[in-house]
Amino acid sequence: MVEIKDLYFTYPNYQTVLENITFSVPTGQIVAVLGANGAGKTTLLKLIAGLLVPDGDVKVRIDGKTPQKISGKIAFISEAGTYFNDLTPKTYGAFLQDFFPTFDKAYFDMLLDFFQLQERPMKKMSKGQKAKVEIAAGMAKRTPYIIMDEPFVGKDMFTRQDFMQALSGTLTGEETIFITTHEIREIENFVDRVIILKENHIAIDITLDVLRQEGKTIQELMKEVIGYEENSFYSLLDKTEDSI
Ligand SMILES: Nc1ncnc2c1ncn2[C@@H]1O[C@H](COP(=O)(O)OP(=O)(O)OP(=O)(O)O)[C@@H](O)[C@H]1O
Repeated sequence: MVEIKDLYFTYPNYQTVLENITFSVPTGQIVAVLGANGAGKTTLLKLIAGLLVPDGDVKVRIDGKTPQKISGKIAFISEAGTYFNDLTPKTYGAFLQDFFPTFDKAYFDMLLDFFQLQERPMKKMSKGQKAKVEIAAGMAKRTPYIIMDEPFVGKDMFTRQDFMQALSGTLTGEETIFITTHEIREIENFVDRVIILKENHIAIDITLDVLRQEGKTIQELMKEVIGYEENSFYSLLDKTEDSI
């Protein structure tokens, strides 16, 4: 279980990014953290992963401990890509296997095949290909907590949709997952709960069951809460798809 209470965060010499954030997430729940650019999504995910430390006392508890204390149980998957540019995907996998006791090499190899990644140094790969290696590496750590920051960046639509299917099919159901993305369509059938950040606060925290009872989609909720769709990439995308 993840528990966050009265969380505040300010970057040094910068205005407050998060204020009064309180929520808890039971084991096995998949949570989308959404919001406009700069709303604080990545910051919140980094705080949960223990990569940033909140202002004041301990405000994030995972299974009763600080994220730093249980860092081996958390996989943080981001668009940033790999730091091991000289390695090929398979040598990177061998390295991770030595490093992480829970690393599932067969699952890693399966994901590399799925993403059709060639065996070449990662410095020679595109941004999207490197991000795919990082997704495979992060997932194959088989950690109970998975934190995905914009996992779809640099991936084409076909890969995004297939990846969500592969992901759904290979999770055990015990993983607690946080995902932030602007690709709302991809997560509509994947997440259990949506938390929308706006003006440093949680604007809404709602389960998909309740949202569906209200007869709404996540896209409609985003439009309602932060007026997302008007300027959205998706309205452009829809027009582009229609014209293909
Ligand atoms: N290292 C940093 N130092 C100072 N300010 C930062 C730093 N990282 C982020 N910020 C600021 O904190 C705010 C929240 O950033 P964050 O990256 O968490 O937003 P986000 O919701 O993930 O945005 P996006 O959708 O654009 O990725 C922004 O105003 C950003 O400029």
